[in-house]
Amino acid sequence: MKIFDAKQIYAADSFTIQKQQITSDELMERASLQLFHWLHQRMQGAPVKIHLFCGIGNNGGDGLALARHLQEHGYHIEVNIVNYSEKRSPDFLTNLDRLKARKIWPNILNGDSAFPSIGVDDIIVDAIFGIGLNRSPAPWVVDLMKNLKATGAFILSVDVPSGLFMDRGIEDPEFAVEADFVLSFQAPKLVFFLPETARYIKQWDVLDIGLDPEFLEKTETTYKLMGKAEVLPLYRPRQKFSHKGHYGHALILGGSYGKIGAVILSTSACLRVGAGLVTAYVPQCGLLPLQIACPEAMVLTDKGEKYISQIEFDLEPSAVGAGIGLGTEKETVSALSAFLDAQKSAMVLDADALNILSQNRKLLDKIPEGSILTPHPKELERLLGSWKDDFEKLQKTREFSVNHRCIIVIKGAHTTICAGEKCYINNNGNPGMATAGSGDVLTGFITGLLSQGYEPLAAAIFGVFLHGMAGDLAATEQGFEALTANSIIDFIGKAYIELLRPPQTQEQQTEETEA
Ligand SMILES: NC(=O)C1=CN([C@@H]2O[C@H](COP(=O)(O)OP(=O)(O)OC[C@H]3O[C@@H](n4cnc5c(N)ncnc54)[C@H](O)[C@@H]3O)[C@@H](O)[C@H]2O)[C@@H](O)CC1
Ligand SMILES: Nc1ncnc2c1ncn2[C@@H]1O[C@H](COP(=O)(O)OP(=O)(O)O)[C@@H](O)[C@H]1O
Ligand SMILES: [K+]
Repeated sequence: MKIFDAKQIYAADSFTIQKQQITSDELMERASLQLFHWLHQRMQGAPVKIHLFCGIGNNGGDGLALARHLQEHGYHIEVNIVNYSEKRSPDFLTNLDRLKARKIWPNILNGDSAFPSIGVDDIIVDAIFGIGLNRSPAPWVVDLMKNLKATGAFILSVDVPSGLFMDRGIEDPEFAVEADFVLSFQAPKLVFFLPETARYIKQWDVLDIGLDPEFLEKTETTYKLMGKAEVLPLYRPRQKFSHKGHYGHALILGGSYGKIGAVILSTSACLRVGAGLVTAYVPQCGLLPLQIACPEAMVLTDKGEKYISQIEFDLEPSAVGAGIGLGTEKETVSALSAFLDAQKSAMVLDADALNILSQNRKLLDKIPEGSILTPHPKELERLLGSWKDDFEKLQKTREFSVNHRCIIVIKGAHTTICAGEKCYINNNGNPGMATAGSGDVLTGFITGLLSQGYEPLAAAIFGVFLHGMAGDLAATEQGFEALTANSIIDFIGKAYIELLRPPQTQEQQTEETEA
């Protein structure tokens, strides 16, 4: 699913109005009817008080139009206009007149107005600001937002929580509404997926307001939300007459004294995701643990006992994943540097391999083209330097990706894969995966997919998706706390099956629920 920026949304609005020969008021009417149906479906006429807070722009216009539909269907409403500017939009005024024609007189709230009384079981509709927010709200509007939160009532935000900018962080955490639910028109917004802004969007849904599909199709976006539908075409089916050679020989390179487990996790993950052959390259101390833990894998050992000091082997791996548990000893740094000189094809660089690159910046020029770097935010900061907000983080990551012709996987909730100017946001996974070694597992998955012939970008996107899906399936059985990195490996098979399961037809779904 594409994620549009404000400019693109305004362009889509006006293209649609022109192409469908409708007025912006009719487009707003469509939007407000979608809002109404969503609410009506869930409320079924319940006599719950609904307090609508409307700004003076089109977001506010949506709110006024929604108020009209609610009133027409017998809902108990109270309309408040948050009068933060004299510049009223035409569609706002049109909808205000319609309310007045129905004898509905909104409260006009200014800086010195008393805050209306709202019960904790009431519902608040936040239609104060939408995507047109272009500066921080006035202090009295900030106070009003704080009062909304203090009521404890359910807050439904129209299009975007008021106070959130579409393209930058906010000045102060109190300057935006924390919405229980956000109804976004036509597509989700980038702020729904960023660590800094997630607290303002507990849940979200998209309402189709019929923006022109052709326009949306041809509009290139920087960000794309990757769900099952987007990822499924990446899958490479297995042929009957195939042998393990078809699935490559992967090399997992890492480990140091006391951190051999990371290599065991990556190696097991690499086998489970479908690599044909896997060799682990570890210091001497890793030989026995690996041979015992992963009998399917072969092991090559470095001449160093406790950490890698010279990487030499004569096999031609089809994919390499390096860095897990590697440590950053001086000899390991020079060994990795010499290895990168010889390594020409795209590989996975994770954990200490990234830390070594960060500490020895000249090695950055040795990253093989198309390589996949998989930092968590801390490792990313060592690589890029600090950022002021998530938007700058993504900007710097894209720049690094372009400059070093590599793919960056920013791990975390909604792991984001940056490849040049494009970013792919993963939409599964859960906090149970915040557990030791789950990144090692991801390295194994991506390396194993590379080994099977997936292109680097496909391997990164598909690996992250399978990792999150396996994590989700594991969490349904184990909950969050008990989930370990091994759980993710154990559920990768079910993740493939779940991904490849044909979508259930309607009757199958009803049969299942009746059974
Ligand atoms: N164009 C259309 O027909 C449609 C627009 N839609 C709605 O329109 C919204 C965008 O509406 P607008 O562009 O009018 O903008 P908003 O309604 O988001 O903001 C209202 C106006 O307030 C001003 N403003 C921004 N920040 C301010 C601040 N801190 N203090 C005081 N004034 C400030 C701006 O000039 C802005 O135009 C979307 O979020 C969506 O809800 C939807 O109804 C879809 C249809
Ligand atoms: N809250 C979360 N929601 C979803 N996935 C998460 C969350 N926290 C962590 N993860 C995933 O778990 C993995 C953590 O990786 P990492 O920090 O490298 O762990 P380790 O270094 O212990 O292997 C990443 O794939 C990340 O996307
Ligand atoms: K809003």
